[in-house]
Amino acid sequence: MILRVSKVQKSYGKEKVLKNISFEIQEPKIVALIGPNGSGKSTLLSIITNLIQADRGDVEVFGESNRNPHMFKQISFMQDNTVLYDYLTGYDHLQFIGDAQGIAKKDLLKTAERIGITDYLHKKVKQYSLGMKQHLLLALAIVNQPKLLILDEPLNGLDPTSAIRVRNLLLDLAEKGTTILLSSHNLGEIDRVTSHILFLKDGELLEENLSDYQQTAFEIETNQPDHLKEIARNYGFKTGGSKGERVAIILNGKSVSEFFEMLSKENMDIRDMEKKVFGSEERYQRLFNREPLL
Ligand SMILES: Nc1ncnc2c1ncn2[C@@H]1O[C@H](COP(=O)(O)OP(=O)(O)OP(=O)(O)O)[C@@H](O)[C@H]1O
Repeated sequence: MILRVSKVQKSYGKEKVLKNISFEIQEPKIVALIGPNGSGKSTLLSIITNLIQADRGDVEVFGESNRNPHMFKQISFMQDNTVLYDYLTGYDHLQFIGDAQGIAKKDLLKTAERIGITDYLHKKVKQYSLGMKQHLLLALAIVNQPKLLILDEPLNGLDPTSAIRVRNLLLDLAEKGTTILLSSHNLGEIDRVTSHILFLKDGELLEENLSDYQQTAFEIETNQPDHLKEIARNYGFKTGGSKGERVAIILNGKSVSEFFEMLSKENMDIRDMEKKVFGSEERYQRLFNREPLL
């Protein structure tokens, strides 16, 4: 057992932020925690890492209570950049962890190199951009080679090149056996690293494996949207919502060539067509904004 969260509750004043949160991670993988601003993601991650206390409930990491001080040898938490000291350098921060956990200087520098922060490692954090701070935080989180890595919005403020680099780093760590629990609003990136999703909604968790319902669809613009929907259903496709003259046809287990055969047989007037893979973004829209699949 890597992580077990049991019946966790947390309120701030009268606001019940977490109502009764339970979930488990049994084997190494990447798990994403998704929810709107203020839904309680940071609160939950801080409870798991014992930085704040739950009102009720328990957390176990590798079979032991998260209150056990030894836990911090196996688990790392990347929080937001308010934990950095402006007047220290990036290297000072790394050295602090190195001294506390007995990590050699060459390994600190290797981590800096891996994250790509060597060029500004000896500058004061005060001079760092948001993205540079994010990189430093990530370096601090992985430098002790944790078995469980918890990341609160690691992609925040990263340019596309850096986001790709971080994505590859996460996939590489996970492949080597690190379990990663991360929160993010970047659902496109989430889909690229995992299909294991925890949606946090109204203080409760909804655990899903997106691959169970991830679907390929074609969004089509036609002057006969209702007719196209009816035909598609007769051929065994599913149809999503429609907006004006655009209709979503979901493959529903059928092949792309079956889809094109239908279009040519039925001689439909198609003005535009776009292939889509419905993933966490569409699921999010449904759950939180109650919008149809288009
Ligand atoms: N120390 C605190 N005192 C009072 N209320 C708090 C405190 N910390 C968080 N909250 C409230 O708890 C709720 C959840 O906040 P939290 O930061 O966990 O959400 P989040 O999902 O991480 O948000 P975001 O996506 O914006 O980072 C919010 O309504 C917030 O105002």
